[in-house]
Amino acid sequence: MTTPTHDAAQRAIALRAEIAEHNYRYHVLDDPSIPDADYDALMRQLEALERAHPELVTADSPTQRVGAAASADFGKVRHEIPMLSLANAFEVVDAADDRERFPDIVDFVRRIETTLGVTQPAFSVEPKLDGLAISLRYENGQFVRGATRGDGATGEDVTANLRTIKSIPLALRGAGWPPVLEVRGEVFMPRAAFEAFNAAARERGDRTLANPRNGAAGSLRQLDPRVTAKRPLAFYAYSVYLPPDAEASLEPTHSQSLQRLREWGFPVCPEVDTANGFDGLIRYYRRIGERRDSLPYDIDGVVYKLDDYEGQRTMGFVSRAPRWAVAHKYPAQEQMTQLLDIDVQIGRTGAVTPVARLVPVEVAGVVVTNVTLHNADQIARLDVRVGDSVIVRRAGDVIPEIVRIVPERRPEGTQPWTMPTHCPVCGSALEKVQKVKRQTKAGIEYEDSVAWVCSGGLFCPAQRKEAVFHFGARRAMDIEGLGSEWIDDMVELPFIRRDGVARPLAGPADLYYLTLDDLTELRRLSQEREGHVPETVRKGKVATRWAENLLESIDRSRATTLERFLFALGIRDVGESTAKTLVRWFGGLDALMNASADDLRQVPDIGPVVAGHILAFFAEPHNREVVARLREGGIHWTEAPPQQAASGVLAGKTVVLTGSLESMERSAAQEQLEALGAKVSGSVSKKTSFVVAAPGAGSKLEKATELGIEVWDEARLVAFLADHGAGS
Ligand SMILES: NC(=O)c1ccc[n+]([C@@H]2O[C@H](COP(=O)([O-])OP(=O)(O)OC[C@H]3O[C@@H](n4cnc5c(N)ncnc54)[C@H](O)[C@@H]3O)[C@@H](O)[C@H]2O)c1
Ligand SMILES: [Zn+2]
Repeated sequence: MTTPTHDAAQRAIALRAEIAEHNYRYHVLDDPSIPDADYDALMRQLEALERAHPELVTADSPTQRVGAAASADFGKVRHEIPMLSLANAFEVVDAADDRERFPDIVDFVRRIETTLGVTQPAFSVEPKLDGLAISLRYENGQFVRGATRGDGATGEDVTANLRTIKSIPLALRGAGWPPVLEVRGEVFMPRAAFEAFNAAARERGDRTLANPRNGAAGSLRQLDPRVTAKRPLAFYAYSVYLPPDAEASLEPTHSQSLQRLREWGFPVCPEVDTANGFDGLIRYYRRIGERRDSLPYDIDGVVYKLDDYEGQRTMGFVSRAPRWAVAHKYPAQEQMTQLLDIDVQIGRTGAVTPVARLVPVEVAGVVVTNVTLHNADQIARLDVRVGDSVIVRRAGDVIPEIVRIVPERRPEGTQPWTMPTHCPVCGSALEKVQKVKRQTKAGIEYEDSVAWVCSGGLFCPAQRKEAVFHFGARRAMDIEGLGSEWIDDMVELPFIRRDGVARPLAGPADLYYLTLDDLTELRRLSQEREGHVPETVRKGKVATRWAENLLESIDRSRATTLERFLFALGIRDVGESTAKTLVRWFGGLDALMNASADDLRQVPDIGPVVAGHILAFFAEPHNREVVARLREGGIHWTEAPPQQAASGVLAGKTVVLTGSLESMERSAAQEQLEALGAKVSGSVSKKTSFVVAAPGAGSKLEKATELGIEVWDEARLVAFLADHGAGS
């Protein structure tokens, strides 16, 4: 049988072990697995337990200690004056007024008032920067040593790393400083620097920093100062001591001391202020809280410090924190929640974005239910899976994101996520976007980029607006009067009535089947949507004129060219000039639609990536249907016979290769030049257009120079071939 005390003892042991593990991960490894809010909740449970059972308090309880022991990787520094923590104040939700809402602050102020026999005491009020505390020692005005907090008594010697932070003065300015000075403050990573660092890391495919605090701690606690020097760290000072006598002070008040620090060249947070009594503190809390998102650094609260040093000495300390100061926390910027599913969203140009669906969670005052996962690579990097516990961060005006998963909480049987094969909106195949990786002897090498797209551009409802807009554009089908405002209404309002059903425009093909009645209805619906009562009078003539004009310009667009039509289809990477090349080569649309990969490879100027897009486009039955409907709707053009010979950028040119090419076989070079329309000849004459001279070139090069013929080196040839899509 167990007694309540026995249970409590067991619970305390379990909590201590759990908290110790989190302390180690947070303070030593700079790699916490749970958000601060959850850690704080564990600490509060332990505190409550120890309050109820004081006999359970042990000397090594996390409630009695600061941080974690210094890492053995660094030299140790004993703090002459201990570096303490701060008591935390939390908010009571559903409170009737501020005194009920912030009972910890009420107690804090009241204890000072009764102990000191004062009313409305003055406080120094400061943002609580989310970085890590350091202590800087100055002797005779020179920076001599800097240390982390460690367990409060002993920290880690990080002097060399601190020297790389530009805002830490190496020598003091002005005069009047005492021979020994110990300045404390926070090393932090400004938010913009953090975002830029992560963007670059993502680009390189490197691991990103989870948040600016971990970034600052991890960067400062590097064994190699050169690594620290590359990290964008900053520093603000927030207190000063005159060792060895912690009682001695520069000035009578803390705020005056901060002023002295400024004069000596220390950066002090510009938001630091003074305030009086409970109401003054809460005003400051709200003022900074409103600006929290727009501050250039992360803060997790504000700190109130009794300004008068004499009063501070009277108040004294509890085990791990002063009684004259308190940290008033804001809602946490990181929370843990569960990932329910990963959906993909299709953007208006077909770009695929995976989005995490979450169990709703409040992060820094906002309920978050969906967050973008950017791309498939990001998902792989985080190794985030459906069912995982994830940590969501929302700081500043940066959109919320998943910064890490909690591996310990992963349920059994989860699977790595894979990109769906088909668009969830239209069912067309999703394809991976390719980009040029590098050029080698064998030609251009492509690699998968992180991006995916829906191949149903013409048909996909998600891409409808963009598709219709592009289709009607001046350089495409040139449908005058088809502005984007009308397109918005067309794809959103059910104005097309057929067989008793009304529906919006499904895509460009529908344009060619519109009637006067449809457009009149569109106009009525869009006026209704904007809240105007449709006026019969105004509706009459003007509306009819508008509708007639639009129908006329649609009709005019029916007689077009195949080039325009191809461009209008919006096949990825098929711009006007590619459309021209394709038409010249294939002559007619059917030949192009039925072209194989091999056929497309023959076309000069069409690289394998574009060829792939063309194949994918016409392989999609939806797209073929749309093309057929467009033709049935009256779009027509005249076709010319294919001109496959002597086309290409080098058509009519005679090229001579000499010397031995280093980056490719001569036969490959010849093949590629011929594919671009060139005639490759063995001897130089006046008719030669240019000579490619590789290393070892001899008489042919001399002859070319003699005749004044253009000479290319190998690099130029390689670049040219690459530019013109020859190669693989
Ligand atoms: N997620 C985890 O696993 C985990 C584990 C351990 C600790 N933590 C977090 O660490 C914190 C607890 O650590 P703590 O003991 O350092 O307490 P604390 O961070 O809440 O408060 C003390 C610290 O505040 C900082 N500070 C910022 N601005 C200041 C200012 N103007 N004046 C004075 N100090 C200022 C200093 O670095 C100081 O050391 C909590 O936020 C806790 O959630 C999280
Ligand atoms: Zn789609």
